[in-house]
Amino acid sequence: MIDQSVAPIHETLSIDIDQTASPLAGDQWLDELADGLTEHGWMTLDAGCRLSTELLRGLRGEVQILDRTEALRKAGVGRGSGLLTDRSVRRDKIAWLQGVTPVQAELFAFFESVRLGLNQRLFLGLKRFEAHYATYHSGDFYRRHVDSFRGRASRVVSLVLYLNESWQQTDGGVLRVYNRENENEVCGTVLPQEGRMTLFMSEEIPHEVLPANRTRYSVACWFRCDEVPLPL
Ligand SMILES: O=C(O)CCC(=O)C(=O)O
Ligand SMILES: [Fe+2]
Repeated sequence: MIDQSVAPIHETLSIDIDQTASPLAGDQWLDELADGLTEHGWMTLDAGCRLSTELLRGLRGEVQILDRTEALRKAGVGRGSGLLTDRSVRRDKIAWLQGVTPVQAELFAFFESVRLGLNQRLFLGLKRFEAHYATYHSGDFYRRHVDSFRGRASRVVSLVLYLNESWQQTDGGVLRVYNRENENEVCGTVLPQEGRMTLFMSEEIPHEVLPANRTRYSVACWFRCDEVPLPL
């Protein structure tokens, strides 16, 4: 089933795993996900039956509290001592998840099932994942980038899960995905609607977040090949 919230250019990339609309039994959605990543380098789908509405609302509640209490910090580009906060590149604010609250623990169990599922199907050797909440306030964006430098093989697969109720085109803030063969060709746009997920190969797929017109919440997760966390 084609989801209307995804631009039609690569319609076949969109699968819907909401049981009522298109039942994908058991692990079939992981098969589709692995196929999408192999064929196109990216895939967007609804978390539907995998993540409950209560969980999505619980996660949104957490990031809203973090936002209100100013517990989020400006996101940077790079890591450790190389971390730069450049407001011309990205303007979101983030907080790393530790997986300790009940909703984070449930989400981490889901991420772990994705990690194992992708390893079984694509032999990616994903060893761990890291995840942060992100908030884009009105006017915030993240210019076109890739999530990992080629050859570093640290961040291998990126996953973004959106937490926004009733997001409309006019709310802006769409994720624009570019063709891995031609970084000037847009191959999809994704509305950051509650429960929607986008996964892509971190080194291959250029993408950007267009300016949001209302506050936009998400969790970004990276599946990594290295064992040891670098300093945040
Ligand atoms: O929120 C999104 O849609 C993408 C965010 C992103 O590209 C990133 O955090 O690296
Ligand atoms: Fe990114």
